Amino acid sequence: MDAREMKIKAAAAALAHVEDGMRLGIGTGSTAEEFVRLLAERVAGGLSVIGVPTSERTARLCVELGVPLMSLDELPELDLTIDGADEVDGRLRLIKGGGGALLREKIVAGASSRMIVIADESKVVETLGAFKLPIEVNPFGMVATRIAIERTASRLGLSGAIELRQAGAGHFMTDGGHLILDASFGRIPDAEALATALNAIPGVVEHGLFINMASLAIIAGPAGARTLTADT
Ligand SMILES: O=C[C@H](O)[C@H](O)[C@H](O)COP(=O)(O)O
Repeated sequence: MDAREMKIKAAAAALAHVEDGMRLGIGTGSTAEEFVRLLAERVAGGLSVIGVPTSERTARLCVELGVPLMSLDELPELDLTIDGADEVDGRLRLIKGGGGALLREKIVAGASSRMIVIADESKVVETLGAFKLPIEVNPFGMVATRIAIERTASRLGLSGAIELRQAGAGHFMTDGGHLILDASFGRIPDAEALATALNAIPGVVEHGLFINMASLAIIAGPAGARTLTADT
């Protein structure tokens, strides 16, 4: 089974949690897009749901495939969000933002009663941090914000390169008009402490540590899909 087939398997298993009439947060990335494709087939077959997309990219795909959408302001309370992740640990703490959508993803997940993560086995880690941590920052004073992040991380015993994400010939720009700093801290032993410390830095808009947000992860591997809950 190749990587795409595993993503489809995880997405298909998540679809079983979608019920008629649900208000759905719809994630971003290649795994979430497999979910959108399967969801669109069910919508074409009569399933009634309304989606709130976590990025312009996801919104475009939903429109193209006929999944009905509303904005989060029109539909501020959601039943379920289904989204991918860059890393998942055994306590369902996540690193997200590889595609730059972390801010909207976190807002949408925060507005949802439940969040289900869909991923292939390669995303499961013992300790978060092999994947560079995306940190979304305001363009104003980006260098000062980066220095503050370095100092904060150093107080927590973390160090490593913090690079401004590039796209084509320029800087990557998020849907909200912000920049992304990708931090190579390596193993993050205390994700909660880092999350709290990053949130306190002026200029940091949001970071890719998602803690206490997911209630279930559906992990697909060559042998099929398994589920992880926060206490498994
Ligand atoms: O910003 C992007 C998101 O957090 C994605 O959900 C994450 O990067 C996983 O994407 P993929 O399913 O493509 O690996």
